[in-house]
Amino acid sequence: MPGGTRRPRIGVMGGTFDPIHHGHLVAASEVAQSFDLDEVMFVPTGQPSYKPGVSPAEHRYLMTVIATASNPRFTVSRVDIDRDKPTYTIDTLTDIRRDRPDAELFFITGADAVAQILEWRDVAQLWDLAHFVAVSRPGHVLSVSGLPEQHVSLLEVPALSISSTDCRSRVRRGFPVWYLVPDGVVQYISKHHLYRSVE
Ligand SMILES: Nc1ncnc2c1ncn2[C@@H]1O[C@H](COP(=O)(O)OP(=O)(O)OP(=O)(O)O)[C@@H](O)[C@H]1O
Ligand SMILES: O=C(O)c1ccc[n+]([C@@H]2O[C@H](COP(=O)([O-])O)[C@@H](O)[C@H]2O)c1
Repeated sequence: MPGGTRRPRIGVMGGTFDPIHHGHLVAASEVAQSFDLDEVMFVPTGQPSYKPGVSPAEHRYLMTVIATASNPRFTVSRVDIDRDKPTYTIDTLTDIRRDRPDAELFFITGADAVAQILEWRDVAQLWDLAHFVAVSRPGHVLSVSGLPEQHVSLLEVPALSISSTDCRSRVRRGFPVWYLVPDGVVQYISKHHLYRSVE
């Protein structure tokens, strides 16, 4: 590269984060280490058309801010929650590229999400916007068959058998979520009475 300048390397971790949990944070941290990322940008989805009934975006955004605040490399983006239409990754990556044209982007996705990727909107255009990193997740087979090899990498990360669905269910049933989600998120859920009623 001219002058030896290194382009910033930014991980993009999209998710519903309802709520964010330690599985998300460990995945982001591991990808940051393995891919020498300067930043991991967490991007809470707007109202995803394929997941009805998710919590209001502002709650999910604030929990994501609380969960990532202590890591100097973690940031949170509002691009998806501020866009007034359903969230698609093609729009997420297009907006981030517009804001950070100098950066190399790495989209981080779990084994369950990557298995669906060929059904994502405008999938053929996604590969030019970011390199995709698919991370392992307990209960899901990590496979990228059918995906373009040069645009997708696989990474084994420490197995944390945590899901947002299970966290919501535990809160609803009166079970603790301490140590499954960051302490501040436990307190935020309690303060705002999230997940108390049947979805
Ligand atoms: N425990 C985990 N280990 C690795 N990746 C994970 C884990 N949990 C979620 N991910 C990945 O993080 C991204 C965002 O996930 P999401 O916010 O939907 O969480 P979730 O736990 O899958 O939620 P839900 O149970 O509500 O479907 C997805 O790419 C998902 O595959
Ligand atoms: O673009 C799409 O068609 C698409 C379909 C499903 C999921 N995604 C993205 O995948 C990420 C994880 O989604 P989810 O539902 O597992 O939280 C999030 O950033 C979503 O916007 C994207």
